Amino acid sequence: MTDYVIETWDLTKQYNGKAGCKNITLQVPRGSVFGFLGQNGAGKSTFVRTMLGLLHPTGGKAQMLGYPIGSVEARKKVGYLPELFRYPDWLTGTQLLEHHAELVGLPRSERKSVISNVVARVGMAGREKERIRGFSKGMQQRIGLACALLSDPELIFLDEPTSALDPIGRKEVRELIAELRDQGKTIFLNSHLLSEMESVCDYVGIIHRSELVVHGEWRKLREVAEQVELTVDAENQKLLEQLPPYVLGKEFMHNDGEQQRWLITLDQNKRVPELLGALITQGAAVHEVVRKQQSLEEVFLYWVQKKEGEAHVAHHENHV
Ligand SMILES: Nc1ncnc2c1ncn2[C@@H]1O[C@H](COP(=O)(O)OP(=O)(O)OP(=O)(O)O)[C@@H](O)[C@H]1O
Repeated sequence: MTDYVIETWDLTKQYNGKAGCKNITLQVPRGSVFGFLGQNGAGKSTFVRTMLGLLHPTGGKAQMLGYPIGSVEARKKVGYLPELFRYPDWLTGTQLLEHHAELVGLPRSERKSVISNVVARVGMAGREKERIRGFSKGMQQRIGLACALLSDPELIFLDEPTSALDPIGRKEVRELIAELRDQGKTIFLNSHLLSEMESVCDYVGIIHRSELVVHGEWRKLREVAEQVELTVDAENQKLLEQLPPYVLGKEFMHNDGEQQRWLITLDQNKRVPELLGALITQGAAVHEVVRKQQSLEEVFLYWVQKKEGEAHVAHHENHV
């Protein structure tokens, strides 16, 4: 049986009956990185804040680490990096971490070593004694991440953890996330930076206009379209005009005079040998076939557009 660290059933938090997040039912397995993706205002932060007990749900229920949300037990082993954080800027990094260490009840005798450990992990060693006032946004994000890790949490919510970081900082945070996962921690990651998340997520949930559109294993979700890039002799173009019915689409990509590259969409992956057989039998010279991997952005757009299409149909049906 899968051990779920987060389980929600129709979890809803709306503001005066509007926006927020609505009927979210999902599961997050232990030891995974779950990417919660959605456009600005889709409802990601509302969901996380509701899970953490900072907002009271208006419907449904949920549990974290086996405890109902809102309970002290549920929050004890959870770390959180909020999206819009503002720390008292007259404090130094170390002083901020000491305050947080006190809040999470870290024994005094352990504080020094735990603080220097988290400071090193977020790449702030040597800068922690400076005042937050002088920190760049990226440094503030790093010190926030250090605060979230202080209690050695089992589950860590990161709300847009890389939004203020430069490309190197982003890579470091991705590596830190992977390292935490390898230690058995579960990471729930809110983001709209899709290309960022692609390499680090095991599971993905897509939220659009407050509702969960799809969620599941990223590896499986990316199989939304079976596409191959096919390179043939330019003089074979005629053969591509009449393709078998399992070819759902073809899109011209490139022509170098002698060869042409096409993007072919199939109804299923197993069709590739069949298609090649058919083309070669007709005398086509096939130079290259490359299976196309869908990017997270493509998968995201696919599901969001599908949802928009359904909403449009539902809206239309309501008006006829
Ligand atoms: N306190 C509030 N009162 C009223 N509406 C709110 C409140 N907080 C959020 N909303 C609305 O709920 C919706 C979801 O907001 P939320 O901040 O959860 O989205 P998000 O996906 O985290 O967005 P972003 O990526 O921009 O942070 C938005 O339409 C927002 O305007």
